Amino acid sequence: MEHTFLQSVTFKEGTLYILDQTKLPTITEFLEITEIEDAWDAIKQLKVRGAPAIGIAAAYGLLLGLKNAPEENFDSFYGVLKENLTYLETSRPTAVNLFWALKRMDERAKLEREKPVAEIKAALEEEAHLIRQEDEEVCRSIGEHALTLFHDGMTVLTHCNAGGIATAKYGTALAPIYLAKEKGWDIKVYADETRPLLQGARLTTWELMQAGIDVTLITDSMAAMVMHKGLIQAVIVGCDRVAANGDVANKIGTYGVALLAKAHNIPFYVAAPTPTVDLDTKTGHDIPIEERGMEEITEGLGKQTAPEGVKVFNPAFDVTPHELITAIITEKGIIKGNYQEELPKLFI
Ligand SMILES: CSC[C@@H](O)[C@@H](O)C(=O)COP(=O)(O)O
Repeated sequence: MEHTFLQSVTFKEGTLYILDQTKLPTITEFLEITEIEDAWDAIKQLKVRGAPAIGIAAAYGLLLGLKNAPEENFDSFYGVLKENLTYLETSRPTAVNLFWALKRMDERAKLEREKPVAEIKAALEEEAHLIRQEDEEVCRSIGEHALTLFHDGMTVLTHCNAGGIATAKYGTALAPIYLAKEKGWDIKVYADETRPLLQGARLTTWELMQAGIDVTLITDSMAAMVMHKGLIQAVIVGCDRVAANGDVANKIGTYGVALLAKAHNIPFYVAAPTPTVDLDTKTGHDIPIEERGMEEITEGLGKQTAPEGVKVFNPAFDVTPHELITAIITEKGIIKGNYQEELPKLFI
């Protein structure tokens, strides 16, 4: 039986509803957002997070910025659209889905340019809903492909949260776990807590427990030990951007997990919808890595855990080189190595 997923990002009658992921796991609260600035803030503050969900929220956020846009002619309307689009692009730099979704909205506006502005606005709302709807289908398809690499009774490790709430539905890395459950398979999950913002501890465990999936929480520093003990048969993670050579940016700590998997001869899989694949970014070195405030590390657990004035480095993502990736699982199929040649075929 299919699990009932909470929808983390929806839009109805001019209001953007966002499940506030900063309040989980203790409070399940939906924000009702009607202004583009609040949509920007929700993305920046990780109230909505996870690459696909960020893209969806940005597309809906753009609609909010257009509600009072001039309707006399296309050019003045389009000027406001461009301003809002550029503004939303500044919310977070790493997940390419944000830029992809906004580009898609931009292209739809240009396509409809001969129509009255009221109709263009309606078309843009349709486009944002399409982005959301397609993500649901894409995630299910990633899950189906990933499941061919899994078997009943196995235990997998994941990092961060690439689950249902990070997407329209199912998640990317967690999609096969949900589909396995539908099939009646027994797949166990170890979830890294994922310092500093604890997406694994707060979100992945919460999601999987709600679906009745066997999940065990570990701190990031325990991953080596559980692998060494032979408890893990595969690692699967999501990602924020795949470069043309197959290097992948994902939540800080992912690179370390990939190195550990290699050392223990455990396959390391990356689940990536094609909107996360960015052929314009040549290698991992070219992926912009977000740096966040030092308080996430010094006071992240609600109390001061480091001396006042300490120097802090807080990159939110790292890059896993393609050599460490056993396969990239997309909605169009599984790519095993030779990424430079295989990734462009996704777009044919
Ligand atoms: C399907 S979500 C994939 C990635 O976006 C996810 O693994 C991740 O790193 C999220 O980081 P976050 O900073 O929580 O937005």
